[in-house]
Formats: sequence, C-alpha cells, structure tokens
Amino acid sequence: MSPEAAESEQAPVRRLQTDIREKPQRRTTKDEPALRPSTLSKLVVGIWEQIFSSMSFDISVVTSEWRTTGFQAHRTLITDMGDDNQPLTAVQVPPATAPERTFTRMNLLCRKISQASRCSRALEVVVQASWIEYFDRQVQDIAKENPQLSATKARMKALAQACSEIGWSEKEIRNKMAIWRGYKEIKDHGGWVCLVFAGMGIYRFCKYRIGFDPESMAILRRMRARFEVAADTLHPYWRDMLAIVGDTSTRIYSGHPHDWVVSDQDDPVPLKQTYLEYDPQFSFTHLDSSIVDPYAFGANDPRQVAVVAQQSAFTCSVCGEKQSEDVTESTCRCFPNLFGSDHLPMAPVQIFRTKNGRNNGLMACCPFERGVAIGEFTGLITKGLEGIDVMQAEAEQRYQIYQGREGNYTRFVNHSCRPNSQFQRFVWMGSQRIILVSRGIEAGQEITVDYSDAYWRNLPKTCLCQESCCRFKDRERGVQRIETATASPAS
Ligand SMILES: C[S@@+](CC[C@H](N)C(=O)[O-])C[C@H]1O[C@@H](n2cnc3c(N)ncnc32)[C@H](O)[C@@H]1O
Repeated sequence: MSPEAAESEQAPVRRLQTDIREKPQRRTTKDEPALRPSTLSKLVVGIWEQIFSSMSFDISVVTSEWRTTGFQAHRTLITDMGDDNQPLTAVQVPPATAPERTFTRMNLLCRKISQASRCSRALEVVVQASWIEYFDRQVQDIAKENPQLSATKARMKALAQACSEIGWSEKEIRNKMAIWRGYKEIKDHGGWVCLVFAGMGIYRFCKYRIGFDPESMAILRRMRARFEVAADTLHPYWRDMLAIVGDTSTRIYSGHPHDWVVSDQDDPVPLKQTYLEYDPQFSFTHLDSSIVDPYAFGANDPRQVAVVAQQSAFTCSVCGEKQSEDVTESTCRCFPNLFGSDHLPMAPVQIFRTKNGRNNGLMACCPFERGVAIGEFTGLITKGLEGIDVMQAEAEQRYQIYQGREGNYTRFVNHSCRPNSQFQRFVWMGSQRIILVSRGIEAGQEITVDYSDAYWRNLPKTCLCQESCCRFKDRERGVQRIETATASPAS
C-alpha cells in the first residue's frame, strides 16, 4: 500500500482553505531577493520573460521577414497578417476596409514584425558569439603558419582581414568584439539558450560588465538546464536557429513544462520519477481549467454563484467593474493575467526539487508583485473525499478541488509559516475560482502558502519551512510517532 493510501485509511481529511483576509494590496517587497540585485538578475529575468512570453521563436518567422525586405514602393504592405500559419509577403496595399478590421490587421502585423525582429536579434547574437570562436581560431592558424609573428601581430593580421571583409573600421570591430566576447562567454557557461532568449538585456550586460564575473558565470551554468527545459517545451523549434552557425543540437526535453522537476545541482528529472518511490502508479495530467466530476455533481457546476448578470456581462463583486470573456468589453482588472488581456500561455514558474525533504516545490522564475495572481487552483471539482489533500470550498453548495491526479502547478506549492502567497476566492463571470495570489515574490524564490492550522492538525509530519516563526516544527509526541510509522512523502 502506498504511504498516501495508508495515510488515507487512518487520517481524517486535511483541508486546504482559502485565506479569509483581503486580497494582498500591492507594495514593494522587503524580502531578500534570491538572485543578487545586479545586472545578472536583470539578464536572467529577461531570459525567463522571453521564454514564457507568447513570442514565437521559430526560424520560419525570420526567413519570411527577410522576404519582406525587398519592398518596392511605399504603397507596398504585407499580406497574411491575420494568419499565423502564413509567411509575411510583400504586395500592394489592399483596399481599406472597416476601421476595426484595419486596426486588428495592424495589431497582427505589429505582432508578426516584433516576433520576426526578436528572432533576427537572437540570430544576430548567436552569429556574433560564434564569430569570436572563428576569430580566435584564425589567430591561432596565422600564428601556426607564421611562427616568426608575435601573438599580437597574428591578432592584428586576423583583425585586418575582418576589417576588409566586413567593411568596418578597426575601432568599430574592436568595440564590437568586446561585447561579442561577452556573448561567447555567456554561451560557454549558460548555453545557446541564454543568447536566443536574452533580448536586449544581454547587450547591456556585456557592454557595462557590471557583475560579469566567475560567480555570475557559475550561476548561469547552474541555470542552463532549467532554461532549456522551459525553452524546449514551450518553443520546440528554438534550436533550429542554431543551424545558422552549424550547431545541430536537438530538443532534449519534451512534453509539458511541468512534466520536469528541475534543480540547481542535478539534471532535470521527469515528474513521475520523483513520486514512484511513494506511489508506483503515480500519474498527473496538467489542466488549464478545472473539470467537474460528473459522478459528484452531474451536469451542475457547484462553483456557480448568484450574481448580477446582464446578458453576457457580469459585475465584479470586488471592483464593481464589468466582467466579460471579450477583453475589449471587460473592465475588471482584478486579475488581468488570468482573466483579461495580459493572459500568458504559461505562468513563469517551475517545479523544483527541494533540498530539505519536502520532495518538490514551486519556484518563481520572474517576480510576482504583491496582489498579482500566480495561477488558478485547478483540479477535479468533486465532493466526499476523506483522508487526502483537498481544497475545501463553498459557493451555493460545498465542493472540493482534488489535485491528486490532475490539476496544475498550484498542486506543488509547499507550506510555510511565513508564506509569500495565499489562496483567495474570486468570482469570475458567476463562477467561484480559487486563486493563488502573491504577497510579493522575487525571481528565484520558492512560492509558499500557509496551509492553515486545520491542515497541520491532521498531518502526521513536522513542518520543514525553517522559518523562525514556524508553528509546527515541534509537533507533539503522537504526531511524531505517526510520522515515523508511515514515513509519508509529499502527498
Ligand atoms: C500539496 S503537496 C505540496 C507539494 C509536495 N511537496 C510534493 O512534492 O508533491 C503537500 C505536501 O507537501 C509536503 N509539505 C509541504 N509543505 C511542507 C512543509 N513546510 N514541511 C514539510 N512537508 C511539507 C507535505 O508532505 C504535504 O502533505
């Protein structure tokens, strides 16, 4: 019997509860940031932001952009603006249509052009880092062929060749080389992934070289696999860009970004592998939204609440503004990254291996300002479960959200007696949702909530949050005894 099942036979239900306090109001955090507040931190956050953005890092976008550079006349514009599967092609401007349609076309054009220019920028940096390698090799070859030349002279000779072939002055090339050498160093430690997703931040980091030291390079070396997990799973074709410098590396990590558990010391491991020891049948399906258990509620969704609704529009009970699935209609800005125009394909978080026996946890890759939603607590909407972890909730009727077999990354949030986030109830268009809301989280910090006294009362374990204010580190004897007997892992 798995420890989880053994636990369920003995233990009463452990309920996660939403926080009754108000949504945390925004203010700056005083917590110690996990990454130093230097330019390296900015570079790293910039890389995460691009990896988790909705930008497409697909070489076909760039090649189509090159096709558009041959504009003939000012009346030439770009077609296929409304179709992501079509390459950009330069043709005559089509006749003007209705203003809304024109604005939509311009929005789509803007998106395509930004994607194309980010891909071009990524290619540029990749080529420039690679150029340094070729330059160094050329200097060596010249020195070998001309043993009478000093190292400086061999360098000067290679530089002169570059000036004449590229068509830039020596000063220009020297200035650029200093920055390009920085790109190469970053690539040598953090991998190509850093260059492809760094955006403009990498130029500033290499130009001003603040915090550009062995310690920073060691941080990048440790983060490389984490970047690659996210990049490979969210942008499966990003490595195609490397073909431009003859690199043929292929995708290493497939599946869902949260099918991988990352760590600073070890290679990423499949999520399933981290639970097999406790539950050989472990499986987890990643959900974008909750599923209502038909055996528990039939066709009814127990999250429905009586709200003021006019046709398809709802009034937010928090801000009093209009809620609508149409982002141009909706004026509720309570959680725009979940229910609005700021919606991202994936929250910038990763599942990581904790170092002190709590199995896995959830890590913030980017900062989450106080009051911002990290994600919705999704899972199976059901009732009547006993002895296992469930979120207890109540709208017009009581229900539970069970994340044992399906759900999202909120399932991996550990408890802390000094948490940096909390669960909050929120009604979106007449349906109650449980939202994980930040109290101010820095990039690189573990995301934690307070599971509540009621949860810990029934958990036969000692709290490992390591906070000085920890309420459950010295559990009474009975609890400690159960812990030894079941040796239960994370549920
Ligand atoms: C919802 S899960 C959180 C993710 C879990 N760590 C995992 O790897 O699946 C809750 C379980 O994590 C473990 N856990 C969470 N916070 C903890 C803490 N502060 N101290 C000890 N164990 C903790 C307990 O086993 C708990 O039952």
